[in-house]
Amino acid sequence: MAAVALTVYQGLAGDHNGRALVGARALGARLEARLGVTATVVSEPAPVLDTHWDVELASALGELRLLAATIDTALAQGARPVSALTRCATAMATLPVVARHHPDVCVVWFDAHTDLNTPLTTPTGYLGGMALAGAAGLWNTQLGSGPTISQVILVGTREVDPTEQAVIDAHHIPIVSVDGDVATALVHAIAGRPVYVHLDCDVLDPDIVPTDYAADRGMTISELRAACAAIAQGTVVGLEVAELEGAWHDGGSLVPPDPILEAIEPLLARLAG
Ligand SMILES: NC(=[NH2+])NCCC[C@H](N)C(=O)O
Repeated sequence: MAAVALTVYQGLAGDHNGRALVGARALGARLEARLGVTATVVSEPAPVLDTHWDVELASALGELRLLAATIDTALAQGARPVSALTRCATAMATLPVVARHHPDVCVVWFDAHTDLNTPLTTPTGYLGGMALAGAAGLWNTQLGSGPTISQVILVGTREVDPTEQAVIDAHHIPIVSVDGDVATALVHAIAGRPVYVHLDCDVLDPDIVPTDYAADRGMTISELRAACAAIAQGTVVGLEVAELEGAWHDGGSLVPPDPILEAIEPLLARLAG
């Protein structure tokens, strides 16, 4: 059994377009080479729906359950999961499984957004915007819940809906701003707990890799790499990358995922070691 279990997700998860399916495949191929393992590919591409969260979730539920089962098997075998996912909504499947195997886990959520909306508060109907709230049990995704909100650290957050700000305030969720000393703030907030990393690529400046949402004033690759290196000083139980699109527009040429590989290398070295 390899130390690392690599998963590539190819099912739907509230996608607006098909480009994250391409991005996850490209990243998965590079991770296979880097880690020297063969990826388990979950599901296969289908035309995107690009519709309201409830229709998206009903349609993706079976595929998301397969993803959860794949991560569950990896963790049960003592492996550390590394996953090339598509959309943030996939975290509704992965996080509860990780929290079940690692009840004391701390989830470091790199994302320009907090994804703390619920069916009652979503301003857009976008499933991904409800992902972290669902995993944390603020609404019932039918995929189980975990970790609790007190186990979450937000990093690089800069587009927050008023409804999400209320959740942050009510639960005192720590936010590590990219303006300060990220490494020190992260290590302080993690406080010795084992870490599972969720990386939404829109935490980066929008011109680095293609993502569905573009939020200005993001992290650079070296800032993200430094944050990953700080996390890698402690115990790391797994890593997932989402919202990496494979092209700048439909029909565009493949954009290599090299900047992401460079940023997450400290975590890969730690997970594979
Ligand atoms: N992970 C993301 N890209 N999330 C975008 C969420 C945008 C907005 N807050 C919403 O609820 O729809």
